[in-house]
Amino acid sequence: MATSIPPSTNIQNISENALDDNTMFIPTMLANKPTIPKQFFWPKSETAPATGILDAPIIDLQGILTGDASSIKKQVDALRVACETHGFFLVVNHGIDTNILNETLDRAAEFFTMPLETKLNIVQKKGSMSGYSGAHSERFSDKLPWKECLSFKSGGSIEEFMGSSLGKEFEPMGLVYQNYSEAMKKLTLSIMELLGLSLDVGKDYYREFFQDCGYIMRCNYYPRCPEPELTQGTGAHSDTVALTILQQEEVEGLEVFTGGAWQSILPVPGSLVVNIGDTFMAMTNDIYKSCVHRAVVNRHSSRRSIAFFVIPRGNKVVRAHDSLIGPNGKRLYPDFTWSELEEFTQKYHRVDENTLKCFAQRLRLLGSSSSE
Ligand SMILES: C=C1C[C@]23C[C@@]1(O)CC[C@H]2[C@]1(C)CCC[C@@](C)(C(=O)O)[C@H]1[C@@H]3C(=O)O
Ligand SMILES: O=C(O)CCC(=O)C(=O)O
Ligand SMILES: [Fe+2]
Repeated sequence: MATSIPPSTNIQNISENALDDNTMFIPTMLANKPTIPKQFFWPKSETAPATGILDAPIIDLQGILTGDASSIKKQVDALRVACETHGFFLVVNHGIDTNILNETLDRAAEFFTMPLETKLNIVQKKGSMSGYSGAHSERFSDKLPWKECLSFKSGGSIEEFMGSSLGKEFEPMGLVYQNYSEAMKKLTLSIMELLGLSLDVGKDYYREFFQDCGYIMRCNYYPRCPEPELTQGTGAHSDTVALTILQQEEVEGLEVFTGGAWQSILPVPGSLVVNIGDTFMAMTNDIYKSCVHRAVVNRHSSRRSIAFFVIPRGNKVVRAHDSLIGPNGKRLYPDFTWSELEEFTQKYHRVDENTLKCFAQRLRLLGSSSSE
């Protein structure tokens, strides 16, 4: 198990009331200025525009829902190709009521356009994955993302969390986010069945492993930006989680780095974007890819996305199925738990495109030092 190591200097400790230290930057309050603060600048090497459009496969879940074997086989084959190359696919006929999808986007817009003091009443506190964040400026001091987030980590009632933090009148908004999360968890298990079939470990293998999974549900709000070419909505990274199910509104912004270029994933009405995360990549011993992606912003329109991050129960051992270890028998990652990886991302390493590699190196280092 990873022991605590002095945190690096690149993540400031979250001060109790970050606004007092003037360390918070709120993009909705900066959207109508002529320029953006330098804290939002990203290196030119990271802001090159996309040069193409990803032809992400559309996986039709109708078959899973009706048990149609021939349709399932077709989807499973398409899924395997996508996950072996870039780890992104769209799902349609996912069974989630359009009203739940739209209502969640609308409630998110309502929250982010509220007065700052309301948003700060639910500001994400040190050590918590739930609450409001303004450009993560309470955590980072440079390369700030041009976005605001409202996140909820599983383990409690979102309705109660909203009510107790913001007042009873916010309970209905919390209930909308809670219903959305419950629907997404159900969808997660259907996708896990297809992933199990696609890796020949059986329909139930990942479904059972993730039956008691946790989640982090996150509303992203990207206001329009006066200088979009200088910043990032969400910088290049791979998701450290097992799987991400993303609802994006019909405004372009999501891009994947694959085939040596940044490629847009265009919004397809009625579909959800799904991507393999680092944790699931480790569970396949790199057979399936957790791809680097980002969200860019523009000067004309705000953009919302709702990310549902699927995480294993905190103390469950993450380890690739034996049948997925190649003939050389080499396991690419030490066993780990989500709790260890989450702590690494929140205390020691700002998530980027190298998180899992750095995390695995640290585990091996600690493993070797603890065995001395
Ligand atoms: C464990 C996590 C860290 C981030 C949330 C997540 O649950 C999965 C995705 C991660 C993140 C969104 C990747 C981009 C950078 C990041 C700092 C962000 O922009 O929010 C990441 C999240 C984090 O809070 O560290
Ligand atoms: O907003 C988006 O389109 C992507 C956001 C993202 O990648 C994330 O929150 O991990
Ligand atoms: Fe992501």
